[in-house]
Amino acid sequence: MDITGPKLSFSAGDHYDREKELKAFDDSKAGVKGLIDGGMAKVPKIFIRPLDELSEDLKSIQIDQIQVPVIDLGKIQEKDCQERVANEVRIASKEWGFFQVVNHGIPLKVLEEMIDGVRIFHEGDVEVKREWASTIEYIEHVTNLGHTLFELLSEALGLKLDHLADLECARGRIFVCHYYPACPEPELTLGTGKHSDGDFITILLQDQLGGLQVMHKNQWVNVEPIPGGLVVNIGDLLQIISNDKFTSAVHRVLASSVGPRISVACFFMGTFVPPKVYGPIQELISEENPPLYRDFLLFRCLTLKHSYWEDMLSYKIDLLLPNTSSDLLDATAKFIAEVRNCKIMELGWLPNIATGTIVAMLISKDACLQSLLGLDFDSNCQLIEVNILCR
Ligand SMILES: O=C(O)CCC(=O)C(=O)O
Ligand SMILES: [Fe+2]
Repeated sequence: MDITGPKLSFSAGDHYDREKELKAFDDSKAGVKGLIDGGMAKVPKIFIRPLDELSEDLKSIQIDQIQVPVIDLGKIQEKDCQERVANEVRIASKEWGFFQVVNHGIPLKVLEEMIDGVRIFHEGDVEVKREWASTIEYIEHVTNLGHTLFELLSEALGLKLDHLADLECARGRIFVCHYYPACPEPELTLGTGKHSDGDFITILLQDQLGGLQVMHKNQWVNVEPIPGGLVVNIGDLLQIISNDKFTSAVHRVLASSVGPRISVACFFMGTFVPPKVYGPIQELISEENPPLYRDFLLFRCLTLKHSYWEDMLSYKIDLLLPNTSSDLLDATAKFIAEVRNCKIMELGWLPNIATGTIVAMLISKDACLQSLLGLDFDSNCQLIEVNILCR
């Protein structure tokens, strides 16, 4: 690992070539940590948040007294207790889309070793075997906790305990380890920009530094670290199949001058092979509660071409958001294809609940073939954000 960091020159001034600078950053392969290690004292322009966003943040008042719900899983083996906990899960998942769990059965030592492992890995001082052993232990524990949570979530929806597991929601786990170095100008940027997760649920381990915030009733609320606690949040897919009984909340991570901050996210993505149809759960649909979403096909992951997303897995959903005619989408896709001069071999729509927009994916034949063969994508896949849809 190059610990001296990249030697990048980021141009100043209003007119700069963002694409070029993003590419220079990507090509360096050293990440933000590389910049910091290289002595960067100012946040490069590519990471500076738009002025209107910054001023909006300054205007918004921070409500410190409200707290993301904390749910004690300690006694869920006892019958009455399971019902009570499922009720807490139901309220938290609807009103917040976020909760923290304590007494979940994962030893504190396993959590701490996982955080340490990520730090050591990123800092290059790796004793690989030891770290792998603790990582595998962590993965096993989180997988089990996922099963418990899907039972509670099923019960919270008034379904039989194994309903969500039967839909294979607990499958397709992706672990992402985040390392946020200390930032010289934290007020100008973000650790992770606002987004909602595109999975069923996410189980997040964060260290004790803080910085994660969730949007609740139009305010950013801190998700305060609890020693030994884990954060759970509802993703877009669970919002959709629960027919909005649960909420996929928008969240972000602030940058900080104190660091590094470490977190480990486990995304429960569902099953892709073979592609599976998902949609609002039948049992939750009635005349008074009509489906808010169409059924959609969940495909396997694509690695997207966009620079920041190179390592990030996304997925293709044949999903049409409510109140949108498929004719409108098809016409839009054709129009985009014409403008971009690309041929539509496959078309997918990726809803972005955070921004209320959709992303059209126009995928060439080669890319589809690669997907079927289970290979990763590098090119041939274009993503275009389309601002015509709002929920
Ligand atoms: O680092 C964190 O605390 C959260 C990261 C996150 O939101 C994500 O990976 O989706
Ligand atoms: Fe997230």
